[in-house]
Amino acid sequence: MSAPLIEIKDLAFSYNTRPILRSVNMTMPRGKVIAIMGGSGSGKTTLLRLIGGEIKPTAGYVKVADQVVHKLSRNDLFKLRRKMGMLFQFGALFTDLSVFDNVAFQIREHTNLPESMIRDLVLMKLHAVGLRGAYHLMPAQLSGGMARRVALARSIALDPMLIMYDEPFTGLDPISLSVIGSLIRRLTDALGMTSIVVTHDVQESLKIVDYVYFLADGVIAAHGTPQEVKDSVTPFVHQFVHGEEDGPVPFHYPAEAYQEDLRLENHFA
Ligand SMILES: Nc1ncnc2c1ncn2[C@@H]1O[C@H](COP(=O)(O)OP(=O)(O)OP(=O)(O)O)[C@@H](O)[C@H]1O
Repeated sequence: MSAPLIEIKDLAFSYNTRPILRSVNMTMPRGKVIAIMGGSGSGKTTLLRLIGGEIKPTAGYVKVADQVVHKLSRNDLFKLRRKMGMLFQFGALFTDLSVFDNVAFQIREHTNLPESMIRDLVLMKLHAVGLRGAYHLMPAQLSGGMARRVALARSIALDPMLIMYDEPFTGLDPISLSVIGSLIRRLTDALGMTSIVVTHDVQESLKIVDYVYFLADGVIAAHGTPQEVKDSVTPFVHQFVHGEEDGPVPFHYPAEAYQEDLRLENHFA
């Protein structure tokens, strides 16, 4: 079996003194689509930022392609990042550039390819997301779903080995949502990439992913294949898959006992 693309070992991270991740362990093989789920504020985006080397762990490490990310020099980190697509504000295109130039931007920035070759590459990437015919449009002329597809074409422009998507399905109508879902799956397979999808959309992601990790209380609380997740009787996983409001992931933000707050009413005055 080939070495995993990503290995995360005893990873911990705090914002100032507030621990967000306590001890996270994960393995992500090449060529797979992996979902990371968890309650709001559980540290999913923080985990993506640690994988991308934007922030450094307080303990443990993330290895990408056998390199410990936080130990890389600036130059090597920059080189590694060129092989990672990060779709954090999914759909955030340059508003004053056409669809074509948005996709070409990365290639022009990072290579010295002649314009004729850039043109072929851009059209190929746009074709892959079904938008070759929209190359001349401006971002303001696109629907939300189309804008995300252009962002996707831009992120695969340099043939990355890894793409990280933060909430790719948010705010989309059901059809655009399944278009984006199946594009993530198809591009991962066709280009031999690995995709990490942070999402709250359990039903859509279970259709397209190979493996799911659930993050809670700073650790991986559960993990499994979509089938294992669907069949799980673990209360935490059950709450997620069935969209129950309350359960191990509480509806209420931690608070003093209600009586205490009532007694302290002067504090709120
Ligand atoms: N730059 C920062 N400085 C301090 N605290 C932060 C910072 N960024 C995030 N946090 C806090 O860290 C915690 C984890 O945030 P993160 O964005 O990783 O969660 P998440 O699981 O992606 O949440 P959501 O699903 O709501 O997007 C949150 O409580 C957040 O308030």
